[in-house]
Amino acid sequence: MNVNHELTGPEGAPVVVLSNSLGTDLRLWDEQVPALSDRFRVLRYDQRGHGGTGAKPGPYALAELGGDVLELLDRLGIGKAHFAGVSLGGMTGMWLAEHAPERIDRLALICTSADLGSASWLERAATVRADGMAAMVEPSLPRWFTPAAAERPEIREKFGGMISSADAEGYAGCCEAIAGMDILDGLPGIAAPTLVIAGAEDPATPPSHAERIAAGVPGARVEVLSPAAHLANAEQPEAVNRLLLEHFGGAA
Ligand SMILES: O=C(O)CC1=CCC(=O)O1
Repeated sequence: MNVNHELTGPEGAPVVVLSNSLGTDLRLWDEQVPALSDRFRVLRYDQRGHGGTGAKPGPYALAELGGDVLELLDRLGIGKAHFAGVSLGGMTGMWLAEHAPERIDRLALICTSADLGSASWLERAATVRADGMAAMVEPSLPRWFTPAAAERPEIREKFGGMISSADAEGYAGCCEAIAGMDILDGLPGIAAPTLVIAGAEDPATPPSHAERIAAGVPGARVEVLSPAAHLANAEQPEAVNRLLLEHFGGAA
């Protein structure tokens, strides 16, 4: 898989991988890169079918999304990295921490879940294959941002643009990866020190999902931010940057 990615920050510094959510792309992390890249080599990438990464025909499995990351790390000669992911990105991070623990140093899981059921995701996959991505824009923004933020023109333009430009087959394949994910039982085996961040107003992966992850991963701790919906790192960038720097050991 030719994964589109961007590297920022000093060569030789510890690496932080940033993994995007369903319907977004690596620009999801625009507010984190300047804060992290003083002290870390930041590797952000596009999940398959999103941004500049092409889409193979779906369905996908979480193992394939994790495999894309391992292939990218191998290609770049990176042995071990910290990992932060939002939603689908967090699911990818949990899969990696369980199945490739030697590659993941510390883990930050933002607005994510270890179990989102399957029926609605299979339905959503069928909808985008039939109707394309344009129909996803208006339903997504109110899940991603609290009402005040969702109305801001720059938010609508940036994030509406990301979802409408995602590849429908890639988006559908990622929905199928969420439908088929099987990570709940593996949580007790995650050894990476884990921070779980939730948005208090997130309707997609509410704080109860963060608590469920933290109950499974030994030593994990939860932080709940407000006001914040599903894309808490975009709505509360300063708070998320502070938490990530503390967790990854880069706080001043
Ligand atoms: O439904 C959404 O857009 C929220 C979401 C669930 C998984 C993910 O990555 O985003």
